Amino acid sequence: MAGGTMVQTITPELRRWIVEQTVAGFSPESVLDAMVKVGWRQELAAAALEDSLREHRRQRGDGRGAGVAPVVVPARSQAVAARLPKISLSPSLLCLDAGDRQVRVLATLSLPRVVVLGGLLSDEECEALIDAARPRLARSLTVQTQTGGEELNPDRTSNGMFFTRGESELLRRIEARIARLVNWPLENGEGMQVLNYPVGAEYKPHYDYFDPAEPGTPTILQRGGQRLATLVMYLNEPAEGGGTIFPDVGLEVAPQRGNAVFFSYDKPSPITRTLHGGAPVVQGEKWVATKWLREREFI
Ligand SMILES: O=C(O)CCC(=O)C(=O)O
Ligand SMILES: [Fe+2]
Repeated sequence: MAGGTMVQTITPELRRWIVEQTVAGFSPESVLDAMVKVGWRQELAAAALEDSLREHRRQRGDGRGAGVAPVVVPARSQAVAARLPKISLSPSLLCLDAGDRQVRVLATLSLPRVVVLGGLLSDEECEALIDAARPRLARSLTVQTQTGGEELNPDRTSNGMFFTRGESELLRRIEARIARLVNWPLENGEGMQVLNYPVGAEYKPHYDYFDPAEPGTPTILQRGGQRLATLVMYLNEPAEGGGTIFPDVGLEVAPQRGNAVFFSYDKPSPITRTLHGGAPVVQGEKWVATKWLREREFI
C-alpha cells in the first residue's frame, strides 16, 4: 500500500477522555475542535464523539437522572462551516460578475442550498468541452467508498471522463471563472468531469459528499478533504428528460445549454438535503460537465 496513510483509531482511552470532557461541561463543539487541533480528521472526530457519547448515555440508562444531555454533533465546527464555496448574490439577484462573463441567477433555494445559473458557459465553450471529452469517454466509474478505489456503478449509466485541472486554455478559463463565481480557490477544485447520457441513461439519486461511515472514505479524503459543493453545467439540451432532480424537495432543474446548477453541503450528511440525480434521458442525449469543490487543495 501507498505510504503516508495515517490510520486513526478510536481507543477506549479516547472514548473515556471524550466522556470526561463532556461531563466536565465542555460542549461537544469544543471537544470536537480540540480533537481536530491535535490532528484528528473532522469526520472521524465527529464520529468518535457521537459514538462515545451515545455509548455513555446508553450505559447510564439513557437520560435518567443527571445524564448527559443528547448532543447533536456538527460534522464540521462552526469556524470551518463558514468556509464554504458560496455564490455572492447581488442585491438585484440578476447578474453576477464571474470575471470574464456576466452570469444570471435564475433561481435560488436555501435548503438545500441551490443556485440555478444562466449563461455560465457560451455555446462555443459547451461545444468545445464536448469535442474534447468525446474521444476520451468511458463507462462512468464512481468512487468506491468501501475501498477508496473506483467501480462500475449500475446506478450511473452515463459515459464519463475527467479532465486534469488546467490541462487546456479552455479549461483554465472556465476554472478561473468558476473559482471567482463560487469564491473558492481554483486549487480546491477537482478536475472537471464530463458525462454523456444516451437515451435511457440516468444517474440515480445520490449524495456527492463521501459518506464518513464508509471504510474507504479516509483514503479518499487524503486527496483534498471532503467535497463541499457541486456545479453541474449543461453542455447541450436533451430533447426530452435529463433534468437534475432533488427528490427531497421536489426540485427539477432543466438541462439548458450553458446554464448550471450549483449546490453546497456544509456537512457530509443527508440533513443538507442535497440528494440529487440525473433523470433518465427520454429522447436525444445529454451532456454535462461537473465541477466538485473540496475543502483543501486537490492534488
Ligand atoms: O446529470 C446530472 O444532472 C447530475 C450529475 C451528477 O449528479 C454528478 O455528476 O454527480
Ligand atoms: Fe451528483
